[in-house]
Amino acid sequence: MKFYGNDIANLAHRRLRPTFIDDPMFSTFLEALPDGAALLETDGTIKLVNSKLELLLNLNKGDLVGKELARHAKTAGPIIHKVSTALQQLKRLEISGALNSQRQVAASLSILRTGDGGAYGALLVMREPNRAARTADAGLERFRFQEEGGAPVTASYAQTPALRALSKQGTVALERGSAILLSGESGTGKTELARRIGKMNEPGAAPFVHVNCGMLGDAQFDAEMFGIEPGSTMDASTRGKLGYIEAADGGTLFLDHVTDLSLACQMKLVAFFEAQTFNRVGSAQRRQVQVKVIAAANRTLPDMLADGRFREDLYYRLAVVSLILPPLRGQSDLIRAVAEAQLQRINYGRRPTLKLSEEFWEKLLGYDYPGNIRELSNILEHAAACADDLAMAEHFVTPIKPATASPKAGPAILNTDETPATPASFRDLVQEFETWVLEKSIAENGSKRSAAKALGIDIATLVRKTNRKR
Ligand SMILES: Nc1ncnc2c1ncn2[C@@H]1O[C@H](COP(=O)(O)OP(=O)(O)OP(=O)(O)O)[C@@H](O)[C@H]1O
Repeated sequence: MKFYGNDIANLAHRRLRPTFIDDPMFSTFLEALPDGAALLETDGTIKLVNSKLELLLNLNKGDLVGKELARHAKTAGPIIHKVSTALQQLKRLEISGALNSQRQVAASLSILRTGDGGAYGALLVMREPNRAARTADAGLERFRFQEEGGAPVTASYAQTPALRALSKQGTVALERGSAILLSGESGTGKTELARRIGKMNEPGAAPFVHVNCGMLGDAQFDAEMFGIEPGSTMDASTRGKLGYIEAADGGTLFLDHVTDLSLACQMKLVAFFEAQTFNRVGSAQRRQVQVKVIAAANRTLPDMLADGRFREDLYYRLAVVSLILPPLRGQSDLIRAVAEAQLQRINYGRRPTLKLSEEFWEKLLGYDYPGNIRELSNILEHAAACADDLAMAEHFVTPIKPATASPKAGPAILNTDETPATPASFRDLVQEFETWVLEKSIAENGSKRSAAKALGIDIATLVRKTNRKR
């Protein structure tokens, strides 16, 4: 009887099925949804699918449209099996669980019914409930934005009235949709502040995608930033690739070290900011996203603007609100606050707990911190490793900077790290180079005679040249 009942119901649904479901414009509506979505026939066939669902399932349109949803239960994960069972029974479903790609998703299946209650289809909506919060859970997380999200905001974050004011100004500006440019020396806390302003790790927070622009060469920029269309000729994996911009949709894109981008990449960002639309690599379709932007720049930015290495139009797009993080040197309230916060972190689980002596504090407050907060942290870590329960003056050790000059690999005159005291003549340069080649050859061959032979010169010439005054 059930079989009969369904048949009759299906006939009735076909008659009453609204026409918009077959209108090609309906796919534009699906594409505009903030989540992954698919329109399904009552028999389980996928009629339409949007690109966000393609990415979530790691399947492309060609694999999905016209096929039965149940067919993908094995590749996409058991959650899809549950959705298709509910569809068979024309039941509404709210479910959460993991896809085979390890993404945690929440899905809902709504049965579409006409006025008289007949079902004519179903809408499947799927989303990752809290991408940003998940980045803190290293055990679960294998989504490719784990690294870009980076570490969770530090629990030992020091606040001073000045830092609080910066944080408040940034939060308000971001909520209003203004782009924020954070600038300051390396280690002053730009990344940490961006994470706080972007509310990374707050429950239910929107995505916060951290892009290290220093790692983006011209060759990878498009694929990393805009993503790759699944199944396109540019897609080596056939599963496509989610770009940073799309991953940040509805949340914040943090462009760290933005000054490291080449002029060509800067131009592409300007084009994106103009319309907030982009094309995935291998796709002609323009996609729209809504992202808020925070960028971080180092102190070379003014020089780069002056000599044309940073585009002015990009600067004005990014620096709608400009916040400057101060260097640590000379700021005793900030040094104290950071040291206390870091000490609390160090002492967590440490026995005996570490205290700082008067002399140690004196040294901390008097130092000039070229590496800013990062260096202060390093100094305290060192003290914690060497001292027992009280850090004394001798435990205050600043990090040893690696030597900048490389060991001599060629004649001194060619070693660009060393600037000759007086400019050398061309003759001097040649002589120095000859001497270097001869000495190297003698060392390698064991004797002047063998060296002369190896170099194909007369022994008398070699002796004369090595004996000449330098
Ligand atoms: N207010 C703070 N309190 C405690 N620790 C902080 C604070 N701000 C930053 N830090 C710590 O200092 C270190 C450097 O901070 P951060 O990476 O944010 O600096 P940055 O300015 O982005 O550096 P860079 O320009 O080199 O990328 C990090 O370990 C961070 O956790």
